[in-house]
Amino acid sequence: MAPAGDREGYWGKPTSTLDWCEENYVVSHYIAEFWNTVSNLIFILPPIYGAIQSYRDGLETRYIIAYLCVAAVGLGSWCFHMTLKYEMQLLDELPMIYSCCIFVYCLYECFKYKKTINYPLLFILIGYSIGVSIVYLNWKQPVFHQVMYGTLVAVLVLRSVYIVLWVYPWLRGLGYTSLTVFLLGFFLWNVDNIFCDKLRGLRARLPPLVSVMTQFHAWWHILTGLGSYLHILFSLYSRTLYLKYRPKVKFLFGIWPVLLVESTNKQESAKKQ
Ligand SMILES: CCCCCCCC/C=C\CCCCCCCC(=O)N[C@@H](CO)[C@H](O)/C=C/CCCCCCCCCCCCC
Ligand SMILES: [Ca+2]
Ligand SMILES: [Zn+2]
Repeated sequence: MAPAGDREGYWGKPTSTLDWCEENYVVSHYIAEFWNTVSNLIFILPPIYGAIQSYRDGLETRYIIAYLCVAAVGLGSWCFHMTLKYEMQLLDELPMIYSCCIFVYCLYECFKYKKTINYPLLFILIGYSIGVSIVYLNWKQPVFHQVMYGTLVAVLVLRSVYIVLWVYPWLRGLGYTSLTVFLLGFFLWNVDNIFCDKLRGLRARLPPLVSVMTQFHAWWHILTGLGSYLHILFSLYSRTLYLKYRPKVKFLFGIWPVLLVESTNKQESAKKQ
């Protein structure tokens, strides 16, 4: 029987191996976990903007792919939380591994000459992605996926700390903000899982607008979406600084950070003159 608070809806019974704390089909008959679904917009819109901007600035393809992979996680996660179907869960969880591998490649290769490819690292990361996918398709244990994803995040954290301690100390603000926001999201992800019964009880007693604030899986999306975006900015800043593109962080509408670089096209034509 479904836990108290859940309803039945358009997509039928959940087949996913995980069903998060948000009560199913309460806000809409067509969306299983409404807040967990719409909060994915942060994984979709800013990275698409980032990919377009990076393309216009002539930045390296690996960063455009990194942005687009985060957008793919967001789309997969949207489908998963909307339907709670196992196939959609895979569209959410496997791209998390792939995008993190691309982040690792970008951050570990940011002090290399342009147009160089590190084949050994590439093979390790592709092997890791394929290995995790094969094991996870056969062994449907969410903890396995969480550990494999957490390992990649730890590898990123180590490299970020190295960069802000030893290479670009003035990037501390951006590096540590991205890390803190991400870890705060992880903390709330745990709160949502551990105190689910209490949170559900509390939500039943709170006015609707306040109870939405206790959807901590949705907060995890918002904070990891922001943390991942800031992490790409950090990685891109390190890279473009190394390539002497004079990066600058600007705030769109005074709040949303974006990276501006001296266009590579402009640099090419300056060189020719
Ligand atoms: C230095 C800053 C690091 C920032 C790293 C950013 C890496 C971003 C990579 C990919 C973007 C995806 C972001 C997460 C999407 C979440 C979608 C989601 O909610 N998926 C769930 C289903 O809806 C899925 O089942 C959730 C899995 C959660 C796994 C939690 C593991 C967290 C591990 C954190 C470990 C921190 C280690 C710190 C070590 C110092
Ligand atoms: Ca649920
Ligand atoms: Zn989620």
